[in-house]
Amino acid sequence: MKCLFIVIAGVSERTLIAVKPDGVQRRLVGQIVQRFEQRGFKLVGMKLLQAREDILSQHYHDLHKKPFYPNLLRYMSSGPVVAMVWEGHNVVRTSRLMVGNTNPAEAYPGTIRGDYSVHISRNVIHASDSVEGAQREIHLWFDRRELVDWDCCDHSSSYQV
Ligand SMILES: Nc1ncnc2c1ncn2[C@@H]1O[C@H](COP(=O)(O)OP(=O)(O)OP(=O)(O)O)[C@@H](O)[C@H]1O
Ligand SMILES: Cc1cn([C@H]2C[C@H](O)[C@@H](COP(=O)(O)OP(=O)(O)O)O2)c(=O)[nH]c1=O
Ligand SMILES: [Mg+2]
Repeated sequence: MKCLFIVIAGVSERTLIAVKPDGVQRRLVGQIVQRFEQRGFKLVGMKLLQAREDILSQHYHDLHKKPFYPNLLRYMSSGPVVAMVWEGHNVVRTSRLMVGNTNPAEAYPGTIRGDYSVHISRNVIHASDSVEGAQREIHLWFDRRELVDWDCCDHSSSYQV
């Protein structure tokens, strides 16, 4: 059988995913990582950290006038966060679909928020919402040297047609 493998150009889109303190405390890190691996994305950065207030205030700078902002920062600093950078074709848009609606009450079953959370103030996971936002957030959370470029020979970098 003749097989043609096409390497998709521009697979290097990256996004910032963070398991929030409630997700870490509820031991959901493994299941969340598994979903991204299973989907075919490539992990290029990962760390457990207690987020500093300056990172959180920059991360959520667009929400600083919202009434829930003080509670949001308290929540995000209530325990460690697992910050990750995932890479792959359309990873920003696809990971938002995998994560589900901001409000878990509106999130479909099968999404991470739809499966693991019930309230908007404890919604388990963060995912960048645009390619530009992802670049800004990756730069904010990770030092360049913490990101690892690696090659793989599996289906995520080439597709059989
Ligand atoms: N009405 C609200 N009450 C309490 N917390 C909220 C509310 N709206 C948003 N938040 C919190 O602020 C976070 C950021 O809100 P945003 O609008 O950016 O949602 P999101 O992009 O789905 O979430 P994230 O940026 O964390 O991925 C939400 O994930 C949630 O934790
Ligand atoms: C809009 C909204 C967000 N949040 C919290 C939960 C969100 O995950 C976080 C960031 O909001 P946002 O970036 O709008 O949503 P998402 O997390 O889906 O990107 O702020 C609230 O607590 N109450 C709210 O009304
Ligand atoms: Mg957001």
